Amino acid sequence: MTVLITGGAGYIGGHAVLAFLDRGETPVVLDDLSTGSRSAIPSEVPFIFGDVGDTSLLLQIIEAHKIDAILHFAAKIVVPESIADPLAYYLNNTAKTRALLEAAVKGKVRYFVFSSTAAVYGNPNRATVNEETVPAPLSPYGMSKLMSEFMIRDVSAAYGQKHVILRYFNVAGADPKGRHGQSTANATHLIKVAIETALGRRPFMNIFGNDYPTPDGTCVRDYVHVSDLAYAHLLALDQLRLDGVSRTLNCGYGRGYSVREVVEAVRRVAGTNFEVRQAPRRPGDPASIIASNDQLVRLGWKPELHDLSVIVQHALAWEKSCVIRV
Ligand SMILES: O=c1ccn([C@@H]2O[C@H](COP(=O)(O)OP(=O)(O)O[C@H]3O[C@H](CO)[C@@H](O)[C@H](O)[C@H]3O)[C@@H](O)[C@H]2O)c(=O)[nH]1
Repeated sequence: MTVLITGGAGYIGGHAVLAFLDRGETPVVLDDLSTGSRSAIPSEVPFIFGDVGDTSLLLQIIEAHKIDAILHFAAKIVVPESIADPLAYYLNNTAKTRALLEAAVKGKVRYFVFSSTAAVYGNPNRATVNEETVPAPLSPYGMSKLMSEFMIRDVSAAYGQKHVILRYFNVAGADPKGRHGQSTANATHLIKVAIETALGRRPFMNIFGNDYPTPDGTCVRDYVHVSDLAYAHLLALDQLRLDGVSRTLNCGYGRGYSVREVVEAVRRVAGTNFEVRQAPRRPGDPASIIASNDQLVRLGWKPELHDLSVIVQHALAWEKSCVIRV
């Protein structure tokens, strides 16, 4: 049984690679290195440079490595970018997932684990969302992932493949042992941007919107540590292999922090008071989105890194180490 990880040179996929290695399994990685880095992949891991939309390449990989499960991380993930360039998102996240599914079906891959997102829920009018909450994406990014979810369910129903769809909330942090973290190029995510500002790599940062219907007027998100998330994939795949039941699972901690609270946490952990400017709302941002994670917890998920200070500490340590690497 070998696992193929698409996007394994990237941020979340790279942490999944480490999670497998840490329990003595060696996955195979496929990545086009468009955002990921070759150096992120440990040398013992077989690496194939290529495109997830290349069905014939995928078939060769499936056969050569006897792949029984695909974990599909490779995707574009920036909400505002998806609004500016939706076709890139429907190609990369939707059309290429279809091509990958075709290869998986032809290659008789039994299990498919998909990186979906809380962005499928849009702007839910409730404190927390569970997996039955009706999806209503606000952005092409969320829609591109939701369309893939529909394809995956249809493929399972028609061809007998089994799947897990993991809907990630806001992923942040870095490997506690310092082996991997978020890449430095063109960061847009809040914790990453705040840390770069704290380290003086940006002169200031913006808070997008202060008139949302939230306690302090800034957006609320459920920040989940990337290593806890990586572990959720192993758990979900183990369960899938055990009982063959396809599932859709929220992956968040069930508690939210506002943008201001995150900025304060970064100031506290970094010990510096960087400049923050108020900016207009960013298109596509829901006011508040927090997971109900009962289903994942029932499967046995025991997150250990849920403290926001720990998430920031690990992200900060990674960011500092990146300068040493350059
Ligand atoms: O410099 C910044 C960056 C972000 N924000 C705000 O911080 C919040 C979080 O933004 P960000 O970190 O960019 O994440 P989201 O746009 O919420 O989306 C993330 O969270 C989704 C799940 O909800 C994931 O699936 C996506 O991949 C990921 O981009 C939002 O209110 C942003 O407006 C700022 O105020 N200033």
